[in-house]
Amino acid sequence: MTYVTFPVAKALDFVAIGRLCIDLNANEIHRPMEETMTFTKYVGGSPANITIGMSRLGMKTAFIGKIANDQMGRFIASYLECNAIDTSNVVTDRTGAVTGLAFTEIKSPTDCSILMYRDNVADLKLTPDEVQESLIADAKVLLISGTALAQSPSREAVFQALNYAKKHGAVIVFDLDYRPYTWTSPEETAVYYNLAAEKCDIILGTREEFDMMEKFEHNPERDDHITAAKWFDYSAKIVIIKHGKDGSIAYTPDGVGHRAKSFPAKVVKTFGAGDSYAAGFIYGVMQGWTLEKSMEYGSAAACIVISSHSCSDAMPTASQVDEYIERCNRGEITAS
Ligand SMILES: Nc1ncnc2c1ncn2[C@@H]1O[C@H](COP(=O)(O)OP(=O)(O)OP(=O)(O)O)[C@@H](O)[C@H]1O
Ligand SMILES: O=C(O)C[C@@H](O)[C@H](O)C(=O)CO
Repeated sequence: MTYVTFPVAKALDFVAIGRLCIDLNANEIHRPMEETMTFTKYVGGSPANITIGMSRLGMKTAFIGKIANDQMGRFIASYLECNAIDTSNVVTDRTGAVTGLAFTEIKSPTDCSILMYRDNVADLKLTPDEVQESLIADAKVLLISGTALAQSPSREAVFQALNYAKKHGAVIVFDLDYRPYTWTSPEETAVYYNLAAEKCDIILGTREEFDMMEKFEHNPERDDHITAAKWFDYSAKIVIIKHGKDGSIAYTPDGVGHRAKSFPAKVVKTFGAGDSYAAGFIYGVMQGWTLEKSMEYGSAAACIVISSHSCSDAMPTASQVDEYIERCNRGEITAS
């Protein structure tokens, strides 16, 4: 059964809009940040990570965003280009804004956190007139990510991108990607998340992220069916609710909850799971696979990333995902 039909004859498979940042991942793991002395620098930001994932899987990709006019901004642009991502709509800020930094703390495979430095960041300065309509017109999929809705003018830039995607028939994916810093109140967050979600074909988020969106709803049992059903009255065809290592469920307008098996992983850190899962899942549905197979692919891609030190740099190729699934099926990989 096909739930989403992707446009054909478009030059680009996938375009994402939103944040481009730097991850500084602790080298000395299994200790608190206070005792961490060195970090390794990677490109970060959830939509950037997903785009890198899509590109590694062989898709033609582009990014719409804003980088600081500094060494970090140039590092990001060059990393995207090395990963075959079209950066023609990656704009350089001219106001003195800085690159967002995410310092990661890896205390244990289950206890990880991120310390964000995001004052005056370039990615939130993207303006609606900087979003190129032609790029979105050329794309099969537009992915938006919630953090870009946190402030103006980036918020308006995302809504403008949504208008272009609707006009040109791109499938719109919303990764909720809720990060509390940068938002001023839970009410503001819920209002803008809901306004954006109404326009989207595929919505992906964790149970906690959907809880945040339901600030004005009545769902005391936090029932996934109730959460998903609301969106089928708007544009949604697939709503995925993720439950960490317990896996994920994809709901469809016919009332079915599709589940896929998850895989074992030797977990180094938890973050990055959602981004690699999104890349693997979107890649799968774009191949015309069933939701179950696409989710399985996303789960395996997630396992590869959480077993690695980075998020972006660890995004797997298709042959790495295939090999991971085969090794799991042969019982060669067990959970940590
Ligand atoms: N410990 C784990 N072992 C195996 N698979 C996992 C584990 N954690 C996550 N996954 C896989 O990754 C998917 C997405 O994970 P999760 O629900 O943690 O997303 P997320 O909270 O968006 O991730 P992130 O921490 O990157 O924000 C899960 O549905 C599951 O398939
Ligand atoms: O999304 C961020 O700003 C930080 C990420 O790059 C980080 O690697 C992560 O949390 C992935 O989900």
